[in-house]
Amino acid sequence: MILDGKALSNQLDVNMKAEVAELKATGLSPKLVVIIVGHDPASQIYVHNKHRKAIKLGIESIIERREADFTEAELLQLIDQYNCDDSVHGILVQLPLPKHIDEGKIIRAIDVHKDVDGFSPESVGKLFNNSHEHYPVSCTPKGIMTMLSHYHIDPKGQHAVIVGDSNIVGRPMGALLLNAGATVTYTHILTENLSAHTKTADILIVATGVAHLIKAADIKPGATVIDVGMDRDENGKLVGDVDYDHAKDVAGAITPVPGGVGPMTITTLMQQTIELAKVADHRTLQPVR
Ligand SMILES: Nc1nc(=O)c2c([nH]1)NC[C@@H]1CN(c3ccc(C(=O)N[C@@H](CCC(=O)O)C(=O)O)cc3)C=[N+]21
Repeated sequence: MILDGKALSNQLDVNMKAEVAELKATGLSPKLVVIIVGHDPASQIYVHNKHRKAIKLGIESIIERREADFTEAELLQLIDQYNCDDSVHGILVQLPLPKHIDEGKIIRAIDVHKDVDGFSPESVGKLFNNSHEHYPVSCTPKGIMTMLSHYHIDPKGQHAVIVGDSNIVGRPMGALLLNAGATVTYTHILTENLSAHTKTADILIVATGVAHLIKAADIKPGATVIDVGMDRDENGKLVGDVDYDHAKDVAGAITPVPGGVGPMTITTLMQQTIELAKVADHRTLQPVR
């Protein structure tokens, strides 16, 4: 079975578009600001895709592009401007940032109520505590959970193996799967005998940035394989971290690249923008004591 993230994303758009129209009729217009520093070509594509999707759904979208020499102080000031702007509900600073900027400092500068990526220590803490409050979660792993649920793949009691320990994907992915009742193994760059671990996975999540790291022989027959990779092969073609052409014959379910996880990331970003707009609206409606 192919897990078609593109089709699912387009399907979820229908409801989101209607919801945005309803909110606008009540005077609430969800608005997202994406800040991108520098000219990383991959980041340009992602940011363009986000903008296109927002426009399609009727979500207001502002892209703030800055040169690679934009300073940390200038970026903090730009974030503060949008923190103070009540018409803005979500702020996303595209990662990675140039080396001279401290990512942790930037993430902590974003108002937690506008942290649409769920990268703030507060939101990450809620995720790891399995809090029942509403809070944003990193869009890629959250989108993967939506996809699993849509395809009736229930992680409860399953062995989920994560390859890659990034803050954006691997770590929050493990937390979400744990919260859903999976037994979770984290593997990473220092893991010895990686294949021995991946072969025991009922659900295998691969997010390393190494093209075709995972081969058919590394996969348990019938497993669900989720490929978060966005790599270029020697011909410049977009490929994943999984050798899809051979892996698809072993896996029970697998995501393609492109058209798998990527579109779900963007759809989740839109869902969370709408959610933050609704929460902000409730907050302003609270009677002042
Ligand atoms: N603050 C922040 N939040 C992020 O969510 C974030 C980020 N920084 N930095 C980079 C990663 C990566 N990411 C993707 C978004 C869309 C596609 C996407 O649209 N993929 C398409 C095609 C892409 C192509 O054609 O190159 C697909 O898979 O079908 C991929 C990857 C968001 N990220």
